[in-house]
Amino acid sequence: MGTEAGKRREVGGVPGVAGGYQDGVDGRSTSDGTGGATGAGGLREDVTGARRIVVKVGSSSLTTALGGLDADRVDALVDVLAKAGGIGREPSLAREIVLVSSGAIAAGLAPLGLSRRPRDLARQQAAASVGQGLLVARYTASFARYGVRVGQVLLTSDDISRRTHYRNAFRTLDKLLAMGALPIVNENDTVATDEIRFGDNDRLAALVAHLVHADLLVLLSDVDGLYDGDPRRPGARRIAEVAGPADLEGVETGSAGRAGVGTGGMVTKVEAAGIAAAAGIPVVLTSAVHAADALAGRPTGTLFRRTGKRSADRLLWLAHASTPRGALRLDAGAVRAVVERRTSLLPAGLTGVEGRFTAGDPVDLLDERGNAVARGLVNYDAAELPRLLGRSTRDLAAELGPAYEREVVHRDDLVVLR
Ligand SMILES: Nc1ncnc2c1ncn2[C@@H]1O[C@H](COP(=O)(O)OP(=O)(O)O)[C@@H](O)[C@H]1O
Ligand SMILES: N[C@@H](CCC(=O)OP(=O)(O)O)C(=O)O
Repeated sequence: MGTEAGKRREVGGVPGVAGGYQDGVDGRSTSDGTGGATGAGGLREDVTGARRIVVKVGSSSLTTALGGLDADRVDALVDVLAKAGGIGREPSLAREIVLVSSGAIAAGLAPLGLSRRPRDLARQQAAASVGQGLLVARYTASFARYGVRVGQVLLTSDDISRRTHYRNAFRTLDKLLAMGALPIVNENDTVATDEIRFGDNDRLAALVAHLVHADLLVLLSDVDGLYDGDPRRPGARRIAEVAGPADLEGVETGSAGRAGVGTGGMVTKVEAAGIAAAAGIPVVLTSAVHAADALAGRPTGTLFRRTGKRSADRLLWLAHASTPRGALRLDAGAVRAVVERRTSLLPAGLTGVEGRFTAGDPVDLLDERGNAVARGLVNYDAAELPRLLGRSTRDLAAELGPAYEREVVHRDDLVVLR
């Protein structure tokens, strides 16, 4: 890619960046050296079989070094997505694509006279407000070349952990796809405050992939895969396949490449890939310039194989996207009941309450040592709980009325943290 980092990588002679994909791939790749279970023509079956795909693209792949939208790069990405989505193909061969696009803040910098990403939230929000409009306008025009409509979907992580919002987000995305439109998702940066901020679109993309029941997640960045260390370091080697967490031992993941544009660097991508893989969704991590190859199933970048099965939907968001508003302290019996037997949390097992929250907020459940063992949506306001501590629901109902028979956290709203 035409970035400074990319040029340095090529000049530095890191194998596998500019040329053939087999070179420089280290021993973690599969024995066939192609980085995944392959079918006809050496293509990855995890990719060729995928019908619904979430593609996430980072700011560094959409913007110029000076901080503004790079229209040519947006068009190039749209060309690839239109082709991969099967525009003009048999409907049975078409694939549904949800695009999670970063770039709002970066796209808003130059128009607001800013030369780099501001540190303060207020100016980031102002930049996002200007940039998101420009970004979606560009996507709208670019996809229109293929007769494809786009729909903007701005998500706030904390909201989506709640049941009704979660269902609503799923319904909207599903309906957009059913109507032939391509959803373009970003965090609602303009309204997100520090407390409820997601701040990292890699994780957002993993959770969106889970939300829409995607078969595949593709993370596009300015680097062509996961390396065993800083890819700008001579001798760094690309990892073709990650079969599970053990394959990540010893891998050094650093922060963002191009100063002032990307946010999480490789750390958030590896975390996101881990979340998706554990939720049963394989992930391909590669650069935007290799997007066409990646979506065609060619063995480019790094494939993270699925490591788990799909879990109950909304709880993944609760575990990975919500910000707890307080904490509940549990006695040992309640910890066992919640963690081992997966029961609801009742007032009898509560020993303390921390923070200010209202019914419906996410809270952490702490063991006797203060470690968070689970997270759940609480059914009471913080102010109501102190007088309920350690008491049986039967006593409470007799004294205060039948409303007090309810659980503090219902097991359907509770996720055990590993
Ligand atoms: N082990 C690693 N493998 C690959 N890239 C890495 C690694 N460690 C750090 N990086 C850096 O992560 C950067 C990508 O992250 P980031 O800039 O946040 O991208 P994006 O804007 O696409 O989300 C790369 O440019 C690279 O310099
Ligand atoms: N929501 C922010 C992007 C946050 C983010 O994760 O950025 P990146 O590391 O470039 O994927 C924006 O649109 O600017």
